[in-house]
Amino acid sequence: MAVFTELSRADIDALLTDNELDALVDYTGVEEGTENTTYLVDGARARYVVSVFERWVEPQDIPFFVDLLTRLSDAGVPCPRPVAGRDGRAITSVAGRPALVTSFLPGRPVDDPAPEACRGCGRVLAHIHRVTEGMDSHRPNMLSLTDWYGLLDACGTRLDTIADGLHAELARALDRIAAAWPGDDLPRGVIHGDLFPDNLFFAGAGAATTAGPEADPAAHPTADDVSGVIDFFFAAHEVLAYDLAVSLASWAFDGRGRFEPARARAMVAGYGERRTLSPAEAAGLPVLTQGAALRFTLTRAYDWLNPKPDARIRPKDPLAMMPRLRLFLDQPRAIADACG
Ligand SMILES: Nc1ncnc2c1ncn2[C@@H]1O[C@H](COP(=O)(O)OP(=O)(O)OP(=O)(O)O)[C@@H](O)[C@H]1O
Ligand SMILES: N[C@@H](CCO)C(=O)O
Repeated sequence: MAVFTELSRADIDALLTDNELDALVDYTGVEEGTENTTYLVDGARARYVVSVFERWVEPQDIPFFVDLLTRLSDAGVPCPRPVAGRDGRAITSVAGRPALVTSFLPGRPVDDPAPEACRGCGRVLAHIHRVTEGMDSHRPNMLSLTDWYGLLDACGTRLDTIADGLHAELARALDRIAAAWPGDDLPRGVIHGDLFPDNLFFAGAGAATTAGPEADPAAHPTADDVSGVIDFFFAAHEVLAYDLAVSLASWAFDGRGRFEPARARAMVAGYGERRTLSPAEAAGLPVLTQGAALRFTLTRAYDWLNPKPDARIRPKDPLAMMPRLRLFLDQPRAIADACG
């Protein structure tokens, strides 16, 4: 369970009543997630999501998230809307901890996203990039290429306890990626930074896990069925095309981890429906996807080697992205062809 900070019934009750929001009916700690503590809270009038920030997010970042989510919601991006307290401002602490209270979004993620779902993901990313153009609030990316060196050093040769030779392989990959990084030449803006399949909801999705895909066409939602995009807590200023690379690295593979060019093509096409990818951005995607696969391998390995005591959490497999990293490094044409 992703519960690092336990909130009591009295804490949640105080949150709702002190802010004259609602009457508490029930609340529960959420299983999914690895970074923050998440509680779902049922009030008599509405359902709320309480995110208590644990790491990677500093309290001074919270106004950025409030501005971002408000701006996106106002522009029709189906993202969590910050909930205001009694003073009319977004609620940014719960039980004395830095936190955010937001609206609950309907829908479910898809486990094995077909090209249509990938198209929906690309579209949402481009929508976010367009809507945040010119946004005043700024947040530097704490997990940019230069920070990957720090993560590699912090993990050190303990990486070899995860897999033989992992440290040397990641160090080689990082040097190669850094030498080819196209970052300085590409448009920058606000990225989501973590748009994996578990962070995009589709209306009607999820039926596949209970009834089988044949039984319910809603198990294969279309791009129009996107009902929610969550988990903006890695959002920051970065190269925009890197955001697409993160989603390509996490969506364009089948259930057995095989690269699916049709998914990659659909995602890039969906992106193009809302924002034109420049030739330089398209040309940069092969290296950006290498970087994305490396970034998530490093953060997962760091979390694996530095578990938080007492947390109810399922850590993510640090090796799951390695075959993807190797594929992106060995066959850069795989991504280039998807953009062509
Ligand atoms: N606004 C929302 N509406 C509905 N469910 C939500 C919402 N926000 C979070 N959740 C639920 O809580 C879970 C954890 O939330 P979130 O992804 O923000 O946590 P996290 O620890 O930052 O996760 P990650 O490991 O993906 O970074 C989600 O997978 C989802 O099931
Ligand atoms: N989406 C991330 C977890 C949050 O950063 C991962 O799968 O490693």
